Formats: sequence, C-alpha cells, structure tokens
Amino acid sequence: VAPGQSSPPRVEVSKLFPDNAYPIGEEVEYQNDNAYRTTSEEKRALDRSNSDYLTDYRQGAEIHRQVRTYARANIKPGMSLTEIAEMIENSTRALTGHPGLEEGDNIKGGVAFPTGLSINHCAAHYTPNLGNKTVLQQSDVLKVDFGVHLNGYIVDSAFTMAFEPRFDPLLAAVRAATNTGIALAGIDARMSEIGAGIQETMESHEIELNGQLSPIKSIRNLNGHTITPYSIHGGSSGKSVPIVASPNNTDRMEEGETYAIETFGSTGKGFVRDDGEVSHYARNPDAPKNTPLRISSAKGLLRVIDKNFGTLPWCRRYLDRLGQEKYLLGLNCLVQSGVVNDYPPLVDIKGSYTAQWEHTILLRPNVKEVVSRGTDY
Ligand SMILES: COc1ccc(Cn2nnc3c2[C@](C)(O)CC[C@@H]3OC(=O)NC(C)C)cc1
Ligand SMILES: [Co+2]
Repeated sequence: VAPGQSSPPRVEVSKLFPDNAYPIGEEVEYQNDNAYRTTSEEKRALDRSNSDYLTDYRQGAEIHRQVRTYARANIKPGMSLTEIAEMIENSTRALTGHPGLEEGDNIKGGVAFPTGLSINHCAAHYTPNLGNKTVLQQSDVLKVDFGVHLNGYIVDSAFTMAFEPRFDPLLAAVRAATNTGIALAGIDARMSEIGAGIQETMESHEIELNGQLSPIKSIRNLNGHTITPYSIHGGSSGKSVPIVASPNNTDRMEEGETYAIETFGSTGKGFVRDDGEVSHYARNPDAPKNTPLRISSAKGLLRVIDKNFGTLPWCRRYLDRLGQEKYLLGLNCLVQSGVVNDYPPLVDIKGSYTAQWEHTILLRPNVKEVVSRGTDY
C-alpha cells in the first residue's frame, strides 16, 4: 500500500503529494535522428512550459497505479463483475476527489470511461449493466481496462488477469507485444512499422490449451489510439496505432501527442465483431447541433449526459447512479438520431481467449514518457 494510502484506497492522492511532485513515469530517450532532443535546450524549454499538463497526467497515473494495485490484489473468482467495477470506480472517485455526483464534477476529474471487464473471447467494451449477475470464474481470462482523468487529461491503462497458470503464455505474449509497441513508438515513428513489430512479437508466441498448440494472433481490427483532452479516441481527427502489419500508410507519430499503446492477442480468429447487450456510449462530437429529438425524455437525458460526461465515454450504470430511471427509450432515440454513439462488446469466436495490456505514453519534446508505467507492469 502506498505511503499514506488506505486499503481499500480512499485517501485523495493530491493530499499525499503536497507540492504536486507526482512520480515521473518511465522516461525513454529518443533515438537516431531524434537523439538531439535529449539535450536540445529549445526542446527542454518547450517541455518545461507544459508543467500543468504533466502534473495532471502524472497525478492521474499515480491514481491509476494505486487503484490497480488494490484491484490486482483483491479481484478474485466468485466476485460479481458489478462488485469489481464498483471497487475500481469508487477508488478512482475517492483518489481524484471527484465523486461525480454533482453536475459538472466528473468533467473536472474522476472516472474517464467505463471500467472494461471483458472476459475470455470478449476483448473490449464490456462492463456490467444494472441487474447483471455475472460472477468471475476461476477459469476466466479478465481484461481490466480503466481510465483516470484530471481536467480531461486521460490516463488509459489496462491489464489482464487469469487464475489458471495455463493462460500465462497468452498473457506473456500480449505483454511483450505491448512493450514492443511502446519501444517502437516515438516522434516520427511510422504507424505501419509499429504494427508490424507488434505483430511479429505477438505471433512469435504460442500456447498449449487442451493438449493442442495454438498460435497467438494479434487482433487485426483493434488498435491503439491518440488521446486528446476529453477525447479517448483523439477526436474525429484521432490517429490509430495498428497492431498488425498494415499497408504502408504514411501516418507518423508527432511531437506533443499522447497515445494509448494497447495490444490484444487471441487464440481465436484474431478478429472481433460487435455482439451482445450494449453498455458503453459516448456523445458523437460530430453530431449537428440541435438535432430534432422525437422523444421528449431524450431531451432531458441528453442534458444529463452533456452536463456530467461531455465527450467522455460513459455506461448505463453511470446513469443509474445519477438517479436516471426508465431511460432506455430516450437513450435508443439518441443513438438512432446519431447524437450518441453506442459501442457494443467486441468479441472473437466463442471458446477463444483474448488478452490485453495497455499504457499511456507522452511524446514530450525532449523525451518519451510511459506515464502509466508501474512496478507491476
Ligand atoms: C465508448 O467507450 C469507450 C471506452 C474506451 C475507448 C478507448 N478505445 N478506443 N478504441 C478502442 C478502445 C478500447 C476500449 O481501449 C478497446 C480497443 C478499441 O480499439 C478499436 O480499434 N476499436 C474499434 C475501432 C474496433 C473507446 C470507447
Ligand atoms: Co484502454
């Protein structure tokens, strides 16, 4: 337990670092043509001018580490997914000092997006809705993907948990692939080269399950992504980081950008599709203003969404928590009219197993900082 922190974590982290001197993430120097940045006085001065953004990111990262340390020690088979989600969300709200119950509070800081708790062949975008009775099983492979934000600076980091050693090769393959992606990332790095490197690492691993040797595939239609303030996708102009070799697209990473470097491995097809009940939603930032809404309850619901989440992703449980009831008709109207996007669970084939590891990196002018790095992963 971090000095001064309780178990479960409930002490606001800003009180543990009175002079705002949060731990710096893992700093990796740029190489080759960008090696000059390490000592360039111009680049170092530019970096020093970003102190507020760095402080917010590092506070968010420290909160992420303290929450996940408790979660990784206390998530056990037999717990309901709802219990696990609330463990993580209540800790995040306490440590950021933003319970998110008063209008606008969650815009200042707190939970950045729904706590992903995707299991086995489900790779992403799953979190329980009200009444979900699912209980974590001993044989499950659980992806825990959660985000913390301060003033819209989002730390997006994820890890995988399994309780049976037979899955260790899958978790190790994806963890190595994510670290390859982090190593290859940098200013001027080409997205296509990063994707190829990730896939090479991922597919150099295999796993024996039920007496059969299976290759581990990179999930070709999932990717890492840019992160911008209040936008987990980097907005409509967001860039993607492929996790497979892709056509030599010319997209490159640039100075000052923030990336979620995440890779997904699978023992199935290595391809996900939408399936199952939706829990994840986000305001469509490109929706035309004042789209006519036919259902009157939709107008009030949209106001609650705009006031409490803005462009941050949210889930049905967050509406329940704000006291909203019988909102499904209005919600479906907002989705149908394109004002809100829905994000169904993303699944590979039944019987397959998927794993994920993710970090947030900052392409600072003089150094690459893996801000969410911890001693755990
Ligand atoms: C609506 O709630 C959310 C919550 C988190 C995110 C963050 N994210 N953005 N893109 C992705 C993600 C996840 C949740 O990390 C999982 C991988 C996914 O990558 C991807 O390729 N997705 C499609 C293009 C197939 C997005 C929305
Ligand atoms: Co994520």
